[in-house]
Amino acid sequence: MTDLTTLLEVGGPVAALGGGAAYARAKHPGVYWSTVGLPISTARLLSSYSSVMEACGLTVAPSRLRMLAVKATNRREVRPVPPRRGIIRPTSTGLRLRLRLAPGQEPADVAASAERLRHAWGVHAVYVSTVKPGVVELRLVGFDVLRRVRMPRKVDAGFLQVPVALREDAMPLVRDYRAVPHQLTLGATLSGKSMYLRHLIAGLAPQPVALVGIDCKRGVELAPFASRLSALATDPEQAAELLPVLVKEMEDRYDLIKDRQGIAPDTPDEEITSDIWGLPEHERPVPVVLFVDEVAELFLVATRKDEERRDEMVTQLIRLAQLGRAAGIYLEVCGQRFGAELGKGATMLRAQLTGRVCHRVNDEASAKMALGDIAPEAVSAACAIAPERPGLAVAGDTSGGWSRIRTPYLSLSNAAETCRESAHLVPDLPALKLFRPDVAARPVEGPALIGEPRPATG
Ligand SMILES: Nc1ncnc2c1ncn2[C@@H]1O[C@H](COP(=O)(O)OP(=O)(O)OP(=O)(O)O)[C@@H](O)[C@H]1O
Repeated sequence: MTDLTTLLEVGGPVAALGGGAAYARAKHPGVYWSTVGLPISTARLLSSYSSVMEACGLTVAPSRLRMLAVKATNRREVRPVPPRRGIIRPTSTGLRLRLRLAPGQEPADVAASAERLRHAWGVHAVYVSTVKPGVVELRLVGFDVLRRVRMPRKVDAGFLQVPVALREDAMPLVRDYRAVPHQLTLGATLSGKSMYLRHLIAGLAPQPVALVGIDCKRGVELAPFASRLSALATDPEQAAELLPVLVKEMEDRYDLIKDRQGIAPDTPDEEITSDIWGLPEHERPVPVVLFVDEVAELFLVATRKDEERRDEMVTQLIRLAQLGRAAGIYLEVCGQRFGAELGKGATMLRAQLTGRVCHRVNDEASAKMALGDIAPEAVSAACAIAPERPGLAVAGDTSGGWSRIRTPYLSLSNAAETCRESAHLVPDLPALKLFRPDVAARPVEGPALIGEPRPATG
């Protein structure tokens, strides 16, 4: 979502209608419904377009030529000119239309009037985004799409992309590992973090990717997906053994890239600009996604010996976050809080996790840990999430864009079933064999190479 997108709060009877046009129509038979079954009338929009634009200050003075032409033909009063309107397209949640801005207008002018447009047309929300210079798209959303989440039937998502949630402008949020390699997901207990992870795992399971889990809650969150996991650590001791293996795997991949480029083996890793995607397909190692649930458990120490182990693990995680992307290793870190109070390295690791998702949190400080370096408004939006709506979150990235999102409901058994069905896709990664959870499924034979990227739809 661009930073021009205007986020508007729910209000009025339309908001109370809730998810699904059919449901709303049944509950409120007296409300006027357009042909798309939503409380947005195309006819109303068409008939009021010019006057609404004028009332919202989105018109410009007519050109001299236009004035002369109008006066010469019908001698009527010459009206100010609104932005040129494109075709009105109905969607499952409302309408969308493009506007060609009049000379002298900028997208921010339309975004600033979004609240006025929403009231003028009586819709739940109006979102404005820039399509290209001089053209903006208005999305009119008829009801609160986050109340009962239904993902669009068709989502463009390819390899290493998972449509994980719905944004409040009714667009899907696609977790794209190649665009945002590492992500931090924060939230209080029962806020919906596990549901978010569940979607990611179920979305990645049918793709040629190695999935690795560190779940220091004794594996209760990730063990149900064991059949699709290449490795699983269920306590800090196991995590301390798994992390160096992943770091070694990353270093081996760097060596592979260096060999391919003819760079001397002693060249520092940081000086290599290429990545595994530059390798020919038959040599390319399989991408690895590492899920860390309840990251704080890795930081907590009771004894001095634990402290040394903790420091090592944190350093390894930081190295994976710093250098992993080029080696096709991605981090998905989850926790309730992730602040400097966790100890040495916490802030540094957090800074490397570019993607941010913040579910309901217990205090503003926790929201700031996730979204403070993105936008102050995003922090306020996260603090306003009600406990009655698990799965609701604020997603942002460090470009300053953010949006309210919600995952659709996905039962644990369905997600586990998806993993079982794709158990044969567990790649053969010899380094991780020791950590493979004990399940009946057998990995596929052959080298750990990825095939053709396949689309994943949600
Ligand atoms: N998007 C959603 N829609 C409907 N229900 C949801 C959604 N997300 C989560 N829930 C429900 O909310 C409850 C808590 O969700 P979840 O277990 O994902 O939270 P959590 O943050 O992982 O909690 P904990 O840290 O205690 O494990 C569950 O009963 C789950 O079914």
